[in-house]
Amino acid sequence: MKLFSRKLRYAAIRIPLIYCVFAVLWIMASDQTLALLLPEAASITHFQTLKGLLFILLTAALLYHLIHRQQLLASRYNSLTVHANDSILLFDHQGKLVDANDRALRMYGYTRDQMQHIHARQLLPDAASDWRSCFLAEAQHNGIIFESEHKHADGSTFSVEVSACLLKIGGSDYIQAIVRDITERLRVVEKLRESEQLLAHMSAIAHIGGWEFDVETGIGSWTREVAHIHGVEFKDNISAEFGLGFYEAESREKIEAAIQQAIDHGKPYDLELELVTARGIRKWVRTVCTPHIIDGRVLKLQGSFQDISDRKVAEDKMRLATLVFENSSEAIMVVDAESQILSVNPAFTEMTGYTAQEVVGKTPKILASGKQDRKFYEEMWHLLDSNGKWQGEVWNRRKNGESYAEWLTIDTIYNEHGEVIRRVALFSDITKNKQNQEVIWRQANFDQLTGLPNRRMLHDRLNQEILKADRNHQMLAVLFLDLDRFKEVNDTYGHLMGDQLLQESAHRLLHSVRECDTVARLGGDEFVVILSGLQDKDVVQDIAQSILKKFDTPFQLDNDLTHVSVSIGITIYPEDGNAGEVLFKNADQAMYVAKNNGRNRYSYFTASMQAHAQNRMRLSNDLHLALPGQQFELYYQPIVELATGQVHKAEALLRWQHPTRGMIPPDNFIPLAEETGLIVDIGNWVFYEAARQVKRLQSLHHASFQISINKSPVQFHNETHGHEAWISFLLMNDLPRQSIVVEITEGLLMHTDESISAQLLGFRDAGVQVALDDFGTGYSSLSYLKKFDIDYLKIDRIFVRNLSRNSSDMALCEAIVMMAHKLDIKVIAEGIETEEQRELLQQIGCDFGQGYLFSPPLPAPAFEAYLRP
Ligand SMILES: Nc1nc2c(ncn2[C@@H]2O[C@@H]3COP(=O)(O)O[C@H]4[C@@H](O)[C@H](n5cnc6c(=O)[nH]c(N)nc65)O[C@@H]4COP(=O)(O)O[C@H]3[C@H]2O)c(=O)[nH]1
Repeated sequence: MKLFSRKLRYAAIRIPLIYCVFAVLWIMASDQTLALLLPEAASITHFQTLKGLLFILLTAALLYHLIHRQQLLASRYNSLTVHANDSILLFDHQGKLVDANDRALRMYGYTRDQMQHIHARQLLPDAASDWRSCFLAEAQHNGIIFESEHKHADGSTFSVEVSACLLKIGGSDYIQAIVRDITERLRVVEKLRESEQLLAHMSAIAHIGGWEFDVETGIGSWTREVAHIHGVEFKDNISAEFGLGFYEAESREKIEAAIQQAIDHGKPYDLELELVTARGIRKWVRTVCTPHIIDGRVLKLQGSFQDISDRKVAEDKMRLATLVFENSSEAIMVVDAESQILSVNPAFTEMTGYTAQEVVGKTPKILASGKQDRKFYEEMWHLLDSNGKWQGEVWNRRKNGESYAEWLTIDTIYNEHGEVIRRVALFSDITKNKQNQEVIWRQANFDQLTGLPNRRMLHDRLNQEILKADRNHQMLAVLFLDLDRFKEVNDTYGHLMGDQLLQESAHRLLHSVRECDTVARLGGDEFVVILSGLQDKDVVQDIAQSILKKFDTPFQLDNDLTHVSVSIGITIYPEDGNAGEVLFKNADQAMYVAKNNGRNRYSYFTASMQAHAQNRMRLSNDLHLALPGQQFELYYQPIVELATGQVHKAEALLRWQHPTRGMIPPDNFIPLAEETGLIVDIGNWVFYEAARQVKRLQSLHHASFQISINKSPVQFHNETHGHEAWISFLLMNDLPRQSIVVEITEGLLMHTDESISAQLLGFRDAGVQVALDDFGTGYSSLSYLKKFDIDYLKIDRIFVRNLSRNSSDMALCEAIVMMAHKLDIKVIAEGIETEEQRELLQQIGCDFGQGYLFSPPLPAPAFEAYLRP
């Protein structure tokens, strides 16, 4: 362009100059030459004309040559601007458009005529204020290239690249701007940038990047993602050593060997390795390498690099899941949404007998046992459909036809649209457990000997029956039964026969009641019958009578026939009580009434019994306050040496001075104290009080005075080391061990266990004497008397009461005394009320006597007065 413009610029000077030079040379040279060649003037004139014509011819040819050359130049210049792909615009120094090529007209959308009147400002967006800077910075003489925004004739804008420079033409300044529409280019650049961004984004998502290593220079590079995977800042160049530094020995060895193979033999590699990032995190990566070979030489290594830690974790999980599936002891079955079996594990085969081949493609119905009804499965599917889970017990059938119980857990797997794709069923064989549970349940709820419901089951049944009775507005009856004289049978015939009797009794009871009734065994010889759904109370009496009748028939025990009757206590719900416990108590009380009324009968619970029960309850509450309220007092009854009449012994007898009811005898509250356990504290109080009193009597009356105290079996059971405390107390208070005699009952000796034996022997070893109370009423064995070194036998007052010469009681008492003396045991007779009784007892050698004949039990001061001579 510069070349052309310069040629055009100088053409106007050069052509006239050439013409002038030629014309001057012609005039001077042609006239001289003509003068030399033509001496005659006439011929010169003729030749002058010819010379002038030749001059015109030559100058015309010269002019043609020069103008033609100039036209050629101008057309070449024109074609350059007209056909240029870029818009070429020429502005004068005021910004008025001077010239523009066709491309500019097309690009801006103006006609040539419109273009002639255009100012540079009109080609710029409205916001552009400085037209000059948008086409050219004034200071730039050598041209400048920049990007800008221009405006079409229709007002729309487009992006342009402007190459502009200042021109001086004919002494004036012009601005030439070559403008290129770069809208498309910018679009492509933007697209490229977007796709690069997308690639980087995808790289980051897939944790994949690329790397390159120049074998010649030993310098490598990696993408941002690869740097990110290594936990380092991105930089352009990295060394091989830097890249390898992230691997531990084993992995590093592998990758170095692979790289060496790739460099030496052009062998590609694909490795999965573990690296430790710059932040100390372990990652699994996959690096793939393709050597770049030119002329047989490996110049570069290129490859991809991916973080596959997530995949590895997933693979590990999958491996673990497979292991669990294969080795689980629970059977696993996977079905699709249509309940077709997809896979089963070995435990499934072991449990059901079906192999995978036999069940895959079939539905779980193949296992159905028919033991669950339609409703069961409907409920199961309802739950599965609503929350995807179900758990429960199912009876299924093995391939060999055997039914088995399984504990089944079903879980549902959904796809991303929430549609069911799989269901996984886990189950374990619980047949054995169920059988064991059944056994345990039976043991817990049924009496082993008779197979009847036990106490626990009875309570459940009674509560259920009460609810049922309430619902149906009916009544029910509770019958408390106790076999009469069962103990005697047991002792006489032995436990085996006793058991047989109980079994037969259960059998008879079951046959005396209706199907809907309950017969239960409470333990020992006690049974309870619940008669439910009663509209009419008379039926109770009928059934009670029917039971009594059933027991009329003697029991066959071995070769003997024996009669055992039954006493029945009856209570009615809701008349007599509204809770199970109350009904049991009522029936129990009524049964005692039946017993007391002569056995082999039934008795209804009555209001007076209820009053008695309530009285007992109140008494029991008051008893708790008696000890802290100092309401107890010890009375003392002298024990007289029959041969001499001397009194060196006494029995301490407890009295309860109730604040409102007055004096309450021990028979009324000792059983209550035993039931509530209060007897332990009360018994200790008796001991300390008696000990205090005996010390006093020893100093006041006789040095070897002795006081007996009663010790209840409950005390022995509840306070296994109580005797030690008593013995220490005697020691600490300088009381001889014989100061206190412990009176025990025959019942205690009959049911001794290790602890009771230890306590009794403990008393014996310490020198505390023991007396056996109420002797003759129980079943004491002589061997016990010897074993526990009993010191005194107390003959019960029922034998003393009817004592007369030659009476059977006389013989019995005599026998007791003789036997006791043989065992070196002294005998005390209780309840001596008459002189005759005293005399007879003395005659048979009875050692001591106690009774109203000598004195009733007295308060301590009165007793002290009694002792005074
Ligand atoms: N009919 C009649 N009765 C006579 C005669 N002489 C004495 N008695 C009574 O016979 C009972 C003798 O006491 P027990 O057999 O040990 O029988 C005692 C004993 O088993 C128990 N008991 C009394 N005090 C205590 C105690 O501190 N602890 C324990 N665990 N039981 C006690 O209460 C039972 C009754 O005691 P008590 O009512 O004091 O009744 C006393 C006494 O008052 C008599 O000639 N004729």
